[in-house]
Amino acid sequence: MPKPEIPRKTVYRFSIYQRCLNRLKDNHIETVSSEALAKAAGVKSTQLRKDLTHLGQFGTRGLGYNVGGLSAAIGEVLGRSRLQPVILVGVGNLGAALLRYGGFQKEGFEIVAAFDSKPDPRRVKGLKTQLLDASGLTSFIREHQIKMAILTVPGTHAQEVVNAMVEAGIQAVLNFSPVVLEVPRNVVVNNVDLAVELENLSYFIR
Ligand SMILES: NC(=O)c1ccc[n+]([C@@H]2O[C@H](COP(=O)([O-])OP(=O)(O)OC[C@H]3O[C@@H](n4cnc5c(N)ncnc54)[C@H](O)[C@@H]3O)[C@@H](O)[C@H]2O)c1
Repeated sequence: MPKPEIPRKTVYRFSIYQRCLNRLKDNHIETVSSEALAKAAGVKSTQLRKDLTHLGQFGTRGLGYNVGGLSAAIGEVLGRSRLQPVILVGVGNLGAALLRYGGFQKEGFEIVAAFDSKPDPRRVKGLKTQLLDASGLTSFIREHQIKMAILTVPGTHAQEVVNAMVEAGIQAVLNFSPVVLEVPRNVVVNNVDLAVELENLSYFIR
């Protein structure tokens, strides 16, 4: 039977635990209690123990975890699991702001590349995300088997960009452009519209 998939948030925390374990290894520390490791990772020890149940025997209570053994087990899982890769298209005001937001990784998503028809390197200064010319969009999607995209291009270009992305294999789009996108039935589009949200809120103001 295939193993149940490890939740993305757990995979994210595994990388944090791994960093802490590496520090312990550097300091020649061989065992660590769940409380100490949890504290170093900034999580509750109940959370840590729950996460480690995904590793089998390391989830059980004991005198402490063997640093080398735990690190190897986490390393093996991290080698198999990865964050869900996402691309962002349209690196203008909104796109660049979203790229600067570091919270996606915590939720298990990684923006692996950003595309613009007129890429301006100043927009991504200091960021790890690669900024690429939109001419390479479809080949990138195919090559890296990307399934999710964030769309922040002007409304006038949104449909043509989506058509090309879907053709290349994109299955889910988080759309910020103010247009109703037409997509095949197997593709999901979630629209984000702050004006609609504000309008909704204003309804409750008396
Ligand atoms: N949903 C919301 O609440 C909300 C809020 C703000 C903006 N928006 C929408 O988000 C979009 C972006 O807004 P902005 O203020 O960042 O605009 P912007 O003009 O600053 O940025 C748009 C970027 O898209 C690029 N672009 C244009 N055509 C492209 C193409 N075919 N392929 C790749 N890149 C392309 C442009 O070069 C530019 O860098 C607009 O559609 C805007 O209406 C939505």
